[in-house]
Amino acid sequence: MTIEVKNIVKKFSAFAALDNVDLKVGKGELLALLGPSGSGKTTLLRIIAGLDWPDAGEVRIDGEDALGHGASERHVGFVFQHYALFRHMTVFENVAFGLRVQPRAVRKDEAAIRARVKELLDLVQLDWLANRYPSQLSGGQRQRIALARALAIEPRILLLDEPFGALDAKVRKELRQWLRSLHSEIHVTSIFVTHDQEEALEVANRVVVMDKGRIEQIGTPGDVYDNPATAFVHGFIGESIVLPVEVSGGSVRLGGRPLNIAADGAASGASKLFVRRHDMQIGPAGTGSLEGAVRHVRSFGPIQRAEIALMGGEGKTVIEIDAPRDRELQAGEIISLQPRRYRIFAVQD
Ligand SMILES: Nc1ncnc2c1ncn2[C@@H]1O[C@H](COP(=O)(O)OP(=O)(O)OP(=O)(O)O)[C@@H](O)[C@H]1O
Repeated sequence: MTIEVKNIVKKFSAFAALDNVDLKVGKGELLALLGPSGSGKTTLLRIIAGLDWPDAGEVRIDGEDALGHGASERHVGFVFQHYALFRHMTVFENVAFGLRVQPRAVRKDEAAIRARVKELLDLVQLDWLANRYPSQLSGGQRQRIALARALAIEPRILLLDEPFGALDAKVRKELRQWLRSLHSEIHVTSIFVTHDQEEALEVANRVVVMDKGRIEQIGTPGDVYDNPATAFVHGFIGESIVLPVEVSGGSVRLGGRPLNIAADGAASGASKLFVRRHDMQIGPAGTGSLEGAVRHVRSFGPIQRAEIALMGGEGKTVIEIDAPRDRELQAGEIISLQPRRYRIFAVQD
């Protein structure tokens, strides 16, 4: 199924939670809605689900108007952050629930329901838990059962709202890989909401970055990481060093001192220079655009993370860089820094 969202506006009193949102989701995609708290992700998901209605705009599922239909008629499966399993039912009965309450005309007979539940429990690899109650499961197992339950009714679309949000970091990581391989098996058009960039980049085939009720960028994980369209996206995805610079006539200055980098078409005026921590090349003092004193170094695995106090005009600026460990940095050492890859964005008023 395809999903098309056109010019959606949703206001709560005067506040626009969604401000003219346009989005197309292709058949079988696994799309992430990524953004900080309050950016409008859940509101957009609820509107697609038919749990809430916009003030203006259209939602089309497979080309057909969806706004005239409620959630049950849209054949959508949901999984939320907080486990919504029925506590008094076994895992088996939880998964069977949606099948048992279907209208008589389409309801399967008992043997077919049992076969379908078994198939779903196999799919989420938890058939051995069929007779347990939700209180006897781990958080990760509950979310997998919640997913099996959502899939029982063969939804046209699967919507997941922070499905792993309440789980610890290790389990989250395992479930990400699990969700990706499950999706490649079932191919249901799916949208999941997350505020965790790593999760979005690792799981989704496309990422929609939202801020303040607007879409800032839509792209593959590679696109949004390597070619962020806005300062917000650069700052939100990956870890960036951000320095206030002045662009004039193609040259870039930091605190009055010229940096040996091209303005790359940036307009003249107050701007911000964004450099990823690992894209700051280090060298001996006097060889790069910037100079700084190493204040603190922590080494882990293949990298060393160093805190550097920049020297010159912006005397008090401290940045953190990630450097390979081919040359160990020492606290107190003066080094030079040169951005290898960078982006310049004008400061918005
Ligand atoms: N029922 C409501 N009444 C008033 N304001 C609301 C309502 N629902 C959401 N909002 C506001 O709309 C904005 C977007 O909320 P939404 O839940 O969509 O954000 P989100 O990106 O999903 O955030 P989070 O990651 O914290 O869940 C927020 O500022 C929120 O306070």
